[in-house]
Amino acid sequence: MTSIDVPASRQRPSFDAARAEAAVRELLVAVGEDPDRPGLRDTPARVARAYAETFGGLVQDPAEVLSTTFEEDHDELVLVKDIPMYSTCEHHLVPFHGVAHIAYIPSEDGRVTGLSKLARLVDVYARRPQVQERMTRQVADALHDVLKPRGVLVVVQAEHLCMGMRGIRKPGAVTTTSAVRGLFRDSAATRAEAMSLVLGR
Ligand SMILES: Nc1nc2c(ncn2[C@@H]2O[C@H](COP(=O)(O)OP(=O)(O)OP(=O)(O)O)[C@@H](O)[C@H]2O)c(=O)[nH]1
Ligand SMILES: [Zn+2]
Repeated sequence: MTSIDVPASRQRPSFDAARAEAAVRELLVAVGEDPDRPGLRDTPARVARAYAETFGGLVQDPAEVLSTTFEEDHDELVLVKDIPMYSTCEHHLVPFHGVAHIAYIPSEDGRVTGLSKLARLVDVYARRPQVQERMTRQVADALHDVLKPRGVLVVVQAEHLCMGMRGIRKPGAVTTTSAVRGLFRDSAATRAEAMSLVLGR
């Protein structure tokens, strides 16, 4: 059994812009605003378009993103660091953002995927209502299941605006999450070596 999500496009219809627009209008009324005043008149449609982008990962298939691979005969570490990511905390629907780092050791056949595909994979999962821990695991599981690498390590470092702009109000606090699969999970030495490359400046 694969731990990759069933492609969202097979689970639910595509983004419902009219419904999103109506909901934003309703929210504006709920907070005491007049959605018909000139400054807000186009806001529901604008927010609906922005949401289609912000939550676009719900209708994307992570396996498709990783379908470009190359015969490279490379059986050692590949590491892409500091991939900028913007996601949305599913508890408060405000952003959390930071960087993702992805390391993997290709499968025995030495096939690698395109470097940009790793960043695209982060976007597929970031563009959903998320919690950081789940997003981190999902990226690792997708890589593990599709590329069948010998090892995968994913680290995400992010600041949650729900902890900064409201609530506990601790801007600048950074949360680090990691997910390791295969060799990186089995060997403490391999994991420590990769982790020092990931977190070292
Ligand atoms: N583990 C985890 N927690 C998160 C993430 N994003 C937001 N949270 C937390 O989700 C929790 C929601 O707590 P609740 O008590 O239900 O909501 P709340 O009353 O708005 O909580 P406060 O943020 O403390 O004001 C908060 O502690 C958030 O900091 C995440 O990605 N991972
Ligand atoms: Zn939150």
